[in-house]
Amino acid sequence: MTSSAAVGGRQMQRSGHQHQRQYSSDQLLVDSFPSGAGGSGKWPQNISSPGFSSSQQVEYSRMLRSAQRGMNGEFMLSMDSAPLMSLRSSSQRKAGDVVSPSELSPGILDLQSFDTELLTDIAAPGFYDVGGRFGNSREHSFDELETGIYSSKQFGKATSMTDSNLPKSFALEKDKPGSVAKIKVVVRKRPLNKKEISKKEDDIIAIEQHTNSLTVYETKLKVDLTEYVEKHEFVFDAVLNEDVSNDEVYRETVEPIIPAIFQRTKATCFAYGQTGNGKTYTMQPLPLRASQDILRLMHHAYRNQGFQLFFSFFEIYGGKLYDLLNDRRKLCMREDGKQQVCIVGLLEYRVSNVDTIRELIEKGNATRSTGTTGANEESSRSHAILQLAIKKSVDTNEPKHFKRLQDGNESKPARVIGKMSFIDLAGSERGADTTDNDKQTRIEGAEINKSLLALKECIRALDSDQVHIPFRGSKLTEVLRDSFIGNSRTVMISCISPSTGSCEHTLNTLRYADRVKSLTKSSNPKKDLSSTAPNLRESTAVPLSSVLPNHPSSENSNIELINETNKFGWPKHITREESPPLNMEYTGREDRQLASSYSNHSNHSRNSSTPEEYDAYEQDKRSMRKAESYLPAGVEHKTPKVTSQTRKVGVYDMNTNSLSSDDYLNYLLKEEEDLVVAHRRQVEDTINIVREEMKILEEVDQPGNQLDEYITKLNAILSQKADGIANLQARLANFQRRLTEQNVFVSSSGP
Ligand SMILES: Nc1ncnc2c1ncn2[C@@H]1O[C@H](COP(=O)(O)OP(=O)(O)OP(=O)(O)O)[C@@H](O)[C@H]1O
Repeated sequence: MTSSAAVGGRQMQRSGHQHQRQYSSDQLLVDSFPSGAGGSGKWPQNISSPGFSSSQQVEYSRMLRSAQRGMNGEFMLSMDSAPLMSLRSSSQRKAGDVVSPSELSPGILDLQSFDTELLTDIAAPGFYDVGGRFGNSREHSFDELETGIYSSKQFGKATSMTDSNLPKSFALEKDKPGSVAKIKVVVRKRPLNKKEISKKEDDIIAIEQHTNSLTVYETKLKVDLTEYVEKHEFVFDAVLNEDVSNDEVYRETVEPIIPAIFQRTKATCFAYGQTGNGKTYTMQPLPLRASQDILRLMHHAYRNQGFQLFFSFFEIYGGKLYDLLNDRRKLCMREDGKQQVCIVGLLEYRVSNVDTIRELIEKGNATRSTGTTGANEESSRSHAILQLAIKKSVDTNEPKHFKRLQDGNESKPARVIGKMSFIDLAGSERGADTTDNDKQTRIEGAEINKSLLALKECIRALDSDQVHIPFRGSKLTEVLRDSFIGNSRTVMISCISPSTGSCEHTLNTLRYADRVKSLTKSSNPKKDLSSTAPNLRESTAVPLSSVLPNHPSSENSNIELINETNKFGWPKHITREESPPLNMEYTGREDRQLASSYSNHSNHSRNSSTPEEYDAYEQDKRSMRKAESYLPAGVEHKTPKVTSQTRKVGVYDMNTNSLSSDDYLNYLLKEEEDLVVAHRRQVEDTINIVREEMKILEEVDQPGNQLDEYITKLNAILSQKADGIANLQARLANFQRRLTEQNVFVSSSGP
C-alpha cells in the first residue's frame, strides 16, 4: 500500500474518522471470580506482634481500609500493602527480629524475590516454542483448547473456540522463533484534519509500506526566495499510512508481544508525537485489545495455571503521580534495597472480563488531566500509564513464610509474572511550547521534555544491552524501571501529521524515532544509512539559508480533525480539579550540597536512626545517581568527603529543595539534545553550502561569467560557513562549561 503525497499539486486522502468500536467482549470467555474473594477479613490479624513497628501497623490499617471491592465484584488491591509484605517476604524473619531500615522504610513489595521463586511454576521457557508457549502440556495443547467448547459453568459464558478467535500472530509465532524484536519503532501518519484542509495544506508525507520507508517533502526557500523541495527519507520497522485501522495497528505492534508477558517479559508500548497527531487515538484501543488476548490465553492455553490479570491506571503530571482510578489520589514512588520500584497507594484491580476493563479505561480516561493551551485545546499534558500485570497466585507449594503470613490459604499475594505498560505520552512539543503560557505550563513542559529525553536514552541503552540504564532521568523512566531491566520489549509508535504546517514537528518526531532506533544492534542497516547521512540523501536543491527555526509553528494550533466527535465515544477533555504543588526553582547551591551529602550517606545511610533520615538518604542518593547518569563518558562524578555539618545541611536541603537537581538535570538533557540538533543542522548546512560552492565554481568557469556576482556569493557563503561554525562552537563550549562546572564543582567541594 502506498500513500501518495501531494507536493505542488494537491492530492489529499481523506480516510476520515475511521474508528469504530472494535472490541466487544461477546466472543470472550468470561471468568467470574466469586464476589467474596479477597476482602479485608482475609488479611493477617497479628499485626500487633512485636515484629511490626507502630508505623507498619498504621500502614497495615491503611492497607485494610484500601482493600475494596470494585465494579462487578472485582477485587482491588492497594499497593499500600507493600510494607507489610515486604517485611515478611524478605526473609524467614520471626516476630521480634531486628529489621534494618533498608528493609522497612521504602515500603516495597519484594516482587523480585517472589519472581525468583516463581521460576519453577512456569511450564517451560521460550515462549516461541509452541509447547512452552502454551504451557508445554499435552493436556492443554493449543489445538485441543482452541477447538473445544467450554461450559458456562466453567467460564461464565459458553463460547466456541475456533482459530478465528485467536490472534493471528500467536499462531504465526511458532513458525518464527525469536521474531519479536526487543525494540520496535513504528510510524503512523494520520489523515489531514478539517483545519488543515480548510487552510489548503498539502500532504507532504509519502509512505511505502512494503519497504517500511517514508519520505517527507519539505518546502524550502532559496536566498532568491524561490521555492524548492527537500526530501527526507526514513526507514523504520513499520510505517502505517492514514488508511490503516486501529486494529491493524494493534496487530503490528502489541499483538506479537502478548504471549511473551506470560513468560516474565515486561513490555512497554508508547505513542510519541506532536499534540493532535493521534497518540491518544492510537493508544486508547490497544489495552482493551491486549486484555482480550491476554484473557483468551489465560482461559485457554494457560487454563488452570493460576494466572490473574491486574489492571492499574495512573498519570504523571508535573513530575507527580496520580491514580486515575482513585479520584486522582496522589501516589508515591518508592524503591527498595533491590531497586524494585513500587507505587505506594496505587489501586490494582483484578479483572477477568473485558467489559470491566473497558469501564476502568473509560473511568481513567475521564479522570485524566487535560488542559487548554495554545496548541490544542483538548491536549493531554500528562503521561498516562495503563498497566496490565499478569500475576500468579501462590500454589500449595508456596514458601512457608507465606503460609504464616496469610493466615491460611486465602488472599495470598499474587506474584508478578509479566507486565504490559501502555503509555500515552504528553505532546512532544510541550517542552518548547511554553512561551505564551504560565509558569505551571512551562514547568509541565520541562518535565515532559525531560521524560522524553530520558525515555529515549533508556530505550537505546536497553537495546544495546548497556549495563547502566539511565532510568533515573525522569519520573516516567523511574516508574518504568522494571520495564527497562531483564527481559523486556518496547514498541514505540510515532504519530505524525501529514500537513505542510507541521513539517518541522514531523521531522523532529521522526528524528526522535530514528535516534531511538539508531545505534542499536537490531537496527535496519538501511535505516542506519539514512541516519548517518542526516536524511539528505536526495536533497534536490541548494539553499544558502537552510537553518530551520527551532520553535513550534503557530499554524498548528487548535487542531481539529474532520470527524470531531470524541474518538471512542469516551470522555477525554476533563478540566483538572487540582494543581499539584510544584517546586522547580533551580539554584546551584542545592546541587553542591547534594553532592556533598551523598558520599557521606554512602557511609552512614544504613545507620540512619529515623525513618525520616533514611528517606532523606534514599532521596538524596536517587537524585545523585540521576545527576551521575547524565555525565558524559570521561566525566567522572567524584564524591568528596564532607564534614558531619555539611552532611546535615545537605540532607536538610535535599528534603526541602529536592526538585532542584531535577531541574538542573533537565537543563543538561535539554542542552544535550539541542546540541545534537544544532550539529545535525550544521552538517546539513555544510552539505548544502558545499553544493553551492561547487555551483558557483562551475559558474565562474563559464565564459562571460560575472565576477562581481561570484565575489558576492562567495562572501555570503564564507560568512554563512563561519557563522554556522561559530554558533555551534559557542553552543558546544556552553555545554562543556556546564559539564565541567559540575565536575569542578563536585571536586572542589572535597577536602
Ligand atoms: N489515524 C487517525 N485517523 C483518524 N483520526 C485521527 C487519527 N489520528 C488522530 N485522529 C484524530 O485527531 C484528533 C487528535 O488526536 P489525539 O487526541 O489522539 O491526538 P494526541 O496526539 O493524543 O494529542 P495530545 O498530545 O494533545 O493528547 C482526534 O480527534 C482524533 O480522532
